[in-house]
Amino acid sequence: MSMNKTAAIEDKKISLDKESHIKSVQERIAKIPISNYRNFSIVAHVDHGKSTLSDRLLELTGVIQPGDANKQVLDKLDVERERGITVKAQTCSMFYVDPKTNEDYLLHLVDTPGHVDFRAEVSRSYASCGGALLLIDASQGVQAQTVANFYLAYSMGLKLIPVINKIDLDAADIPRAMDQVETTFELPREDCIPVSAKTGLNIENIIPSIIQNIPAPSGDVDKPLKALLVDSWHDPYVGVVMLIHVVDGVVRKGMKLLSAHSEKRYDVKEVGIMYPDKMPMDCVKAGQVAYIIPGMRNPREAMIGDTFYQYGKHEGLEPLPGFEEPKPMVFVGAFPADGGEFKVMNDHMENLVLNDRSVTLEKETSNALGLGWRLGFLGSLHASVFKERLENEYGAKIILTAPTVPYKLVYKDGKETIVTNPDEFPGADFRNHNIEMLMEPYVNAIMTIPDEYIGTVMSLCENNRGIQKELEYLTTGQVLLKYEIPLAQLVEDFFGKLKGCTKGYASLDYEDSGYKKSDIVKMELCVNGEPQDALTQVMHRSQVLSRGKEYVTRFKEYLKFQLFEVAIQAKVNNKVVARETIKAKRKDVTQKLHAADISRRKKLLLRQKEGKKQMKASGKISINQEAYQAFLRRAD
Ligand SMILES: Nc1nc2c(ncn2[C@@H]2O[C@H](COP(=O)(O)OP(=O)(O)OP(=O)(O)O)[C@@H](O)[C@H]2O)c(=O)[nH]1
Repeated sequence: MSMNKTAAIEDKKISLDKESHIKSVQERIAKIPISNYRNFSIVAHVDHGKSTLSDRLLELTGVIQPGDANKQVLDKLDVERERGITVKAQTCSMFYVDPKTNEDYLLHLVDTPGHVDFRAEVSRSYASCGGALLLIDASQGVQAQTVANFYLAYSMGLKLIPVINKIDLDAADIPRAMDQVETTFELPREDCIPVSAKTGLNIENIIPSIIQNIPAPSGDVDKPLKALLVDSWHDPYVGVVMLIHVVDGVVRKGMKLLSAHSEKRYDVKEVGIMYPDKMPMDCVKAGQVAYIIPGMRNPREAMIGDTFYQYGKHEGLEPLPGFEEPKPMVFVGAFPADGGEFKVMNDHMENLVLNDRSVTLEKETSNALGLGWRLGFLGSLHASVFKERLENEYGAKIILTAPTVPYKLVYKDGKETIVTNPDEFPGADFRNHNIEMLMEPYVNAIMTIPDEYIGTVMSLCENNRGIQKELEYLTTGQVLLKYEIPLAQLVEDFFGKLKGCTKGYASLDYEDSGYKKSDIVKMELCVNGEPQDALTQVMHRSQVLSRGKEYVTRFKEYLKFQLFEVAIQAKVNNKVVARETIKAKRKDVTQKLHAADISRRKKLLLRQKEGKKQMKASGKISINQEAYQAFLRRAD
């Protein structure tokens, strides 16, 4: 037999094996009643072992084989891997036969993004679950993110099972972690399951506890379809994939769906379970967490929290609760260093954003930097992950402005507007605007720190205009601090400073706490009287003098060589608050050359001319793009 024929027979065998495998999975699911479904997530602080534990559970239930190649199948995105954080939610189905009763169970692990920037997404994942494992690193104990995610899960009525991880470590302190579970979360210490996700120790005790303690979903297969959109992603082969929780009814291949939010219609091109990758099924039904390929062109139409009905059977149905429009809270301006590259970069930028529905993108024009974009992010972590991605991809080719937050202007007639670009904030013309009040967004920052740093952290918070809300001793040595802090302060690397002043021991999480009245002003950086719009910042009045001084001094550093005298001024409402001057200086590139060396002299002069061409005219003087770049890099 020829090699080709053998390969073809082999291929056919594999596809038949695959088909019969799918069929057996389908038959197995059909026999499991909804009362034997369990949907759960894992609530944890970053690095406490969520991905490792997920892998162990998938191994235990035979979804993946033990071995390094399969490690952390749930953390799929590269950036996530690099930064060791989970940004995108992924999920997986598992089967489990209870050894005591021989009953078969269908479990859905719904992975959630760990960070509160994605709170709306996290809350939709929780909404599809009856409970969660509350995972705590035995060597670190309860941390800020454990607390913040616990509150969210608890407020949504999830049944929580405390799991103490990393008990194999010498530094593990199981009794301390149990004390914290009891005092901070008011959960009985007897419920704690001590495990090592790394070695697999005691992992077998987790699923029996899930079955016993987490309630089954309460949907009804016979009711008209209602499905909650939990997550979505773009697959290069099949387009948009939506992860849904079927609350009531059934989803079949070929069905017509209707979005409650947009009223758009879609055809179910494929439906199935994540096991651990997509496995197509004839149908999925109430209680299941499954995927759908809806033939959706624009990934942005998949809005987390949206409800899908069966088209034609949707009359009189109410959408599921909890839908929230994604609300960008941190904005960054991006400009090509070479204006000529805008067109090429624009296509690329639009593609990047298309695949990340939580980023908003608008075109923007700056006097100083030309055509560019204004990007909106859900929070500061989200912004910094994306900024890093852009910097890795474009390097010196892109100039990113300092991150800013949305400010609210309340007018005397009661109208309100949100300003997301500092340059559009009212400045010297403030009085003409009929403004009643200015407001800025605040967050509740939750921090956990060793108690020896209380004083340092409290002064850090106060220097960042924070208002203390709570101070609680978690156990000996660990303190939970809550401060209300302006989001603008948080995006200025507050976390970095917090880590810095606690030798890396602090952890931080935060939640939105709305807009508050604030005495904020716009500060412009002017070069020979010309405002550099891309460097304009909005800030609290108390920061004007120190910031103004710092800005002009730093900008001067980057503008060292100038052919004219240059005045660098920081202005607030047309009043100069700080000033630096650069004396005129001619750089003679030929001075070191011998007079007779004519060709070399010409070459140098030509090079100088080209250098000048690269500079961008701003007012009467030339500012090299690198000056902006260097200034803005350090401003982060
Ligand atoms: N010694 C020990 N190390 C563990 C255990 N579980 C996880 N780790 C290690 O802890 C680190 C973080 O584990 P991950 O599973 O990536 O943590 P995670 O919570 O998923 O992190 P994010 O995805 O960033 O939220 C890794 O280096 C793991 O190998 C454990 O039981 N014992």
